[in-house]
Amino acid sequence: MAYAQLLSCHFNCQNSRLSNPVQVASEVFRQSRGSSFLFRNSDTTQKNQRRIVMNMQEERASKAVHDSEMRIPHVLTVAGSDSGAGAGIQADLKACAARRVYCSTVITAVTAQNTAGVQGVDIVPEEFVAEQLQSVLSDMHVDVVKTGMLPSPGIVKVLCQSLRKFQVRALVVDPVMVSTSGDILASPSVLAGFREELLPMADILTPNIKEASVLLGGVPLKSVSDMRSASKLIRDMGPRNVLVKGGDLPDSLEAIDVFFDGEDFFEMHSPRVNTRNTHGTGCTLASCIAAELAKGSSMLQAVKVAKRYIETALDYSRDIVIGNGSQGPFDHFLALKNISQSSLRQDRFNPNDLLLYAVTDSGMNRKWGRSIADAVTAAVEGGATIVQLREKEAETGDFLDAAKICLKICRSYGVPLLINDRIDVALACDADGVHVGQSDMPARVARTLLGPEKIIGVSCKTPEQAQQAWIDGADYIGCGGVYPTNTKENNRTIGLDGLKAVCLASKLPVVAIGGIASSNARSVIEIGVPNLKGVAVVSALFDRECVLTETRNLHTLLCEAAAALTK
Ligand SMILES: Nc1ncnc2c1ncn2[C@@H]1O[C@H](COP(=O)(O)OP(=O)(O)O)[C@@H](O)[C@H]1O
Ligand SMILES: Cc1ncc(COP(=O)(O)O)c(N)n1
Repeated sequence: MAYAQLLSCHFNCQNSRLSNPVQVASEVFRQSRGSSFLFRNSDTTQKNQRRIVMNMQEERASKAVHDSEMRIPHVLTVAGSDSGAGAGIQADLKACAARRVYCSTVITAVTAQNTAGVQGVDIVPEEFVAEQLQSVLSDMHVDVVKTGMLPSPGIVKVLCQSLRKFQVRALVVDPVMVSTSGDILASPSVLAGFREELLPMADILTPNIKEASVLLGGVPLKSVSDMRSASKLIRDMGPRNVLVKGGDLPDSLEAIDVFFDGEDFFEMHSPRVNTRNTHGTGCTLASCIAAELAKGSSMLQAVKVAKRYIETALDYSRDIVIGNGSQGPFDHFLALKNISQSSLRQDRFNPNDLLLYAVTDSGMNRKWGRSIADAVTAAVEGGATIVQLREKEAETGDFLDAAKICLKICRSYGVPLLINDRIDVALACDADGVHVGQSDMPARVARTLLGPEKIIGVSCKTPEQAQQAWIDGADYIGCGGVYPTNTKENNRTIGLDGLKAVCLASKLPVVAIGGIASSNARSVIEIGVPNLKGVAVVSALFDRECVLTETRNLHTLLCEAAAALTK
């Protein structure tokens, strides 16, 4: 369909359904903050007051920048909202967050959009775009501005005015005109503003094949060689660098982008990922370039990192299904597939899971000629309520393979699986959590790496360590060695008195460990401290001929001992 025809089909900004979004927003703010809040459509006094507030904000912003020790890289995206959150502002926010850069937003349009296409566009009045720009740029130290959908010439104009008023380190322009679905997102009349004002200010322009063709007056681009010629001609319009994106290049086994910096051409190749989930790749690529520039990268390095990020994210998300249309979004955080698996376990952590805590030992399983999978299957079948893989001698690859198999087994029994010490293995297999010792990865760092929902246990011998574990965000304490044991050399035993002291000082549930077996488990439980939730055992289960029988017997004993306490 011709550009002009598409325009009349889809571009319904004049028939705006949000009759005056500014008034609506103003009313919401007035109600939530009290009627004295300064806002739009105000009289002269209010305008003056607003100017004073803005001046104060500007002063505060520059003071904050000078005072601050830790500068946070900051990208401002000036773009349209995509209700389906695959592209536009939403993609920009996700891309910057994934690349660990702060992102503020100036919204130029609100689109009703999903995986089938764009059903409606409502343009934000240019005065209000100007006001959003003023709010952000006058207060927050923005390193890089990235632009996406700029639907009207007036919006291009106010943006250029703001960019002249507030200096930023770099300007990334993604000349969004047509969505992947073929819907028009900017009036052709913006082209004049692009050519005259915006492009000469841009540090990089990132057109896709269709947009490069529109910028060049309709010349078709059919090959990498056409993309090279286009990048050169487009650079003559003013941007310091040009990246012509080849996601839509027909008949190509690779996704090839052409970068031109005025002197050299660089072809960025990546395998073409066979997926419908490419909605928002262009917005994401430009945001990622902006994020890398905000961190201080050179332009070429920023483009290379951005291209690699897109390739990884597309590959990870190739088979996710969101929406029924032909243009699906991808997963910027490479996390959605993991979440849908781990949500099979409803509760994050139930302290009663500590009742019979089975800790594996590869040496013992080898001695008795069984695989770790067989050992874990027998333990959970016999009643183990939580399992920890403790494979001190295993190679990383073997450990990960074992962890994946054991995770499947444990999930099928609804039993959590923790990994001893190896946060990387826990992350790689999406285990339920980790157990760390005092000289392993600190619990606080483990929590940062694993996120809020994973289970973290910490080995503690003293009340002080127990208090620290709570401060660090642990979920439970493994306390011992209670009795002497062969599984840990040079491990000081603390006895039942030491165990009791830790339990009484701890805000967390405790599991006792060290030399515990059927012969002494009852006396451990009988110390009768409410937060002592169970016992962790190694040899008493795995250094025996039949893991299943041993686990069953110990489970019965523990249930009886716990029940006797509540009588
Ligand atoms: N199927 C794909 N496989 C790998 N990379 C892709 C694929 N589709 C697009 N890309 C890459 O995503 C980025 C955005 O390209 P493109 O889809 O052409 O932009 P736009 O989203 O603006 O149309 C480019 O780096 C391009 O090479
Ligand atoms: C608000 C908004 N901005 C940009 C795009 C382009 O993204 P895509 O080319 O993936 O459709 C879009 N569809 N919507």
